[in-house]
Amino acid sequence: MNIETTPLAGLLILTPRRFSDERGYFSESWNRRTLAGHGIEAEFVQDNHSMSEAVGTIRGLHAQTPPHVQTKLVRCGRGCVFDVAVDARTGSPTRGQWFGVELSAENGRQLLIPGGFLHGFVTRAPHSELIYKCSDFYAPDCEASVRFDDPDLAIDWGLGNTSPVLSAKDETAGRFATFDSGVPWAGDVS
Ligand SMILES: Cc1cn([C@H]2C[C@H](O)[C@@H](COP(=O)(O)OP(=O)(O)O[C@H]3O[C@@H](C)C(=O)[C@@H](O)[C@H]3O)O2)c(=O)[nH]c1=O
Repeated sequence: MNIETTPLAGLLILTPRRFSDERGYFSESWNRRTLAGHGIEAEFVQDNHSMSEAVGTIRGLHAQTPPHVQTKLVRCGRGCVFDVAVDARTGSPTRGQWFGVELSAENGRQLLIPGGFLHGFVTRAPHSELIYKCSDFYAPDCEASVRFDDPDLAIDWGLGNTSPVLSAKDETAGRFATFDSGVPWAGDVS
């Protein structure tokens, strides 16, 4: 397991080891003991799986607020996405900053997104599938979304002038400036 830090404390890129042979490869995509050995103690309770047909589909930016904040461990099982996390922790020195990384079936990378971050992604291949573990259950009353194109965040989704495919909910999402994640900054944990 290779673990890389990012400029946003607590946001980590994990790359599990792959054992390749003539058949293909084998990989432990999640192992609680291995992660605990690296100080990652999230207790996951739900796995999600989405498929987006078109290239240029954006899902996000989403988070759940207290008492159902979610840590997410995100990977791409098919195709390729550019995955983005925005620090929305109250009092964080990097609040409002975003970080993005390409996750693909080929590169096997995973993004560990702590509670208090917004999450979203854009697909870079057709029929891309995102698979992710969550540390709390789906709680519609605690769902929050922020515009993917909020000028205060200025996320470069790599779309150029192409309009993304969005859900109706994401079309009408609010601004980052008025979003309260309800998660306080807990100090430099990386
Ligand atoms: C997120 C979620 C949705 N649903 C249902 C509600 C709805 O009818 C349908 C589609 O939901 P959405 O449009 O919210 O799906 P989607 O836009 O893919 O939402 C996801 O986006 C990414 C970026 C995340 O980080 C996730 O936490 C989640 O918010 O699935 C569940 O049953 N359980 C869940 O955990």
